[in-house]
Amino acid sequence: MLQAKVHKEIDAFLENNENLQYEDCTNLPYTNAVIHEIQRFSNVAPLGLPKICTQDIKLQNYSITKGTIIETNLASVHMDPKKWKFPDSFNPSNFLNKEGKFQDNEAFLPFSTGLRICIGEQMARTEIFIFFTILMKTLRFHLPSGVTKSNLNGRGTTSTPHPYKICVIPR
Ligand code: HEM
Repeated sequence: MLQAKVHKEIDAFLENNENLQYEDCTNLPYTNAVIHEIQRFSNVAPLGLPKICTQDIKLQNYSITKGTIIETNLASVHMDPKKWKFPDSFNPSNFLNKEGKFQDNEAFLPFSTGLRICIGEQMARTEIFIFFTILMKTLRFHLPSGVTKSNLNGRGTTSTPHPYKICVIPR
């Protein structure tokens, strides 16, 4: 089971390393892959931020006129079957090679790319890694009895989750 694998990896690494740092993500390849897969699959900012074209331009075969509002469909890149082994399902193997080592992917763009890339990327990556790893170290998560799945579709510009209940148990 996915959570058991994360617990095992984190327990083994943190046994002798109490001070977790962002750089430790290289020592926790499975946990790192799960975090990346959460960001790929959940698409927190599916359309990035809108831009306005400041002059008439031709981009590949498209003519874009000044004043056009442009939205970057980041979620479509995250579901591109040409770029991912398992585009439509949650699977950390999207970020693991055959040896189980972490493998990045150029199509992983939750923070967008280019000149207006998210300015908080490094802070967000660090916080997500530290928070997630400590939460998994200390807690176990499961759906309430009788519930087999929850609504994973997000709502709004930042994919806010639908309300759901979850059991959180100290380990
Ligand atoms: C999971 C966390 C986060 C995600 C997925 C995320 C994602 C994004 C995305 C997709 C954009 C649009 C980039 C574009 O227009 O192409 C953006 C912009 C931005 N983000 Fe984030 N972000 C996150 C956390 C943060 C944090 C923690 C901060 C600040 C501490 C931050 C500050 C900003 C700012 C200021 C912009 C506008 C940048 C600009 O227009 O030049 N973000 N973010």
